[in-house]
Amino acid sequence: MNAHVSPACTAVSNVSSLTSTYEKTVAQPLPLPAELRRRIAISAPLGEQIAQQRHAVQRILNGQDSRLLVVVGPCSIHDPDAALEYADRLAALSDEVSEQILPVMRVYVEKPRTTVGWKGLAYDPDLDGSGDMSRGIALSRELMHAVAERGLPVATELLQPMLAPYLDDLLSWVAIGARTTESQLHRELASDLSAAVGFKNATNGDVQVAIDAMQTAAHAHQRFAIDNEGRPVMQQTAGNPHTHVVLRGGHGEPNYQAHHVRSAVKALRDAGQNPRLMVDCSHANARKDHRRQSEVMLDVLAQRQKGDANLVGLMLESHLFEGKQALSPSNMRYGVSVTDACVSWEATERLLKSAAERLAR
Ligand SMILES: O=C[C@H](O)[C@H](O)COP(=O)(O)O
Ligand SMILES: C=C(OP(=O)(O)O)C(=O)O
Repeated sequence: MNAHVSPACTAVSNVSSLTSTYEKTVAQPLPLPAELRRRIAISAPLGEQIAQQRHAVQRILNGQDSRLLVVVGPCSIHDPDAALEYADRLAALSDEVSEQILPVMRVYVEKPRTTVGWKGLAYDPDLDGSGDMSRGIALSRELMHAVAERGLPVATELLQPMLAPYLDDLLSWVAIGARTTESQLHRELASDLSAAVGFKNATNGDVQVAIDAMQTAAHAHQRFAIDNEGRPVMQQTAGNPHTHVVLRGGHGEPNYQAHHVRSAVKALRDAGQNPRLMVDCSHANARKDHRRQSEVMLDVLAQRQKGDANLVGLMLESHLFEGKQALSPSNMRYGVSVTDACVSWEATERLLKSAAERLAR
């Protein structure tokens, strides 16, 4: 403490340091989950479709359906029109490959950042830092609803647990990302979901944290949550038995090759967990080079054809056009990623069709 400060001054500065964050900052009211769920409602037939799609994903993860689960789509959604064009194309392709592959579309509206950067459609739909979350959350739900209406199962990464009640009824598969797999809050959230959850290995390549996450999520928990009416509640979760590991590589090093898969499967078995895995062809597995995603995919398909039935899923980052671009609200190229670089639609179509042919042999 500064020896020249009088006791009276000390008292004043202590009082001002006690001011709560909530009194100091600007707050924008957001719609309640119930309002959005009413406005963008799921019809009975759509609800039935989503229930069947969740079940189909879970059957693959349990080894009861030999199709390959492929979570595919843009790294992030920044333009709902381009996302819907992508969804139309994927829905048509999905019909062509459906005997061998179950495609699930990535509709990622939240992005976890390594340091700082654009955090996704739900946070900043105008892409200019204005942070209109009220519009962003509504747009995110509308988009997921429209993708589901096209007959596609919807996948997303759930990052902010408070966003889940706005979106979770539309989801058939959920990722907990590499930066949050070790977080107790995300494990509790996963234990509360009806959709299957893939836990990514950590960014440093540690797979054990994802296995621990599966064990935690399988348990029932009491968690802090908000209900549909926006009230804080103690939510009793049921525990989620439909979880699995996603190998995404770490610290720039891949972990999709046969010896990595063998060691992940052994660790899962030793922990008494489901040994079936998904390989993320992007991120550190592609050494952050989108063109390498096809190499990863081909290697995984070859391992599967040699008899590794534990490899049940793949993830691909793909958009209408190849590569990525910087965010600049005035000069954007249509259908190009603004986060990680993606493979083009043509490449995606080629990869999925050739995978279906190989799996049919
Ligand atoms: O999938 C997307 C990114 O890899 C992840 O959000 C981290 O992105 P950043 O390192 O560009 O912040
Ligand atoms: C952020 C992602 O992946 P990871 O958590 O593996 O970095 C992602 O798949 O968009």
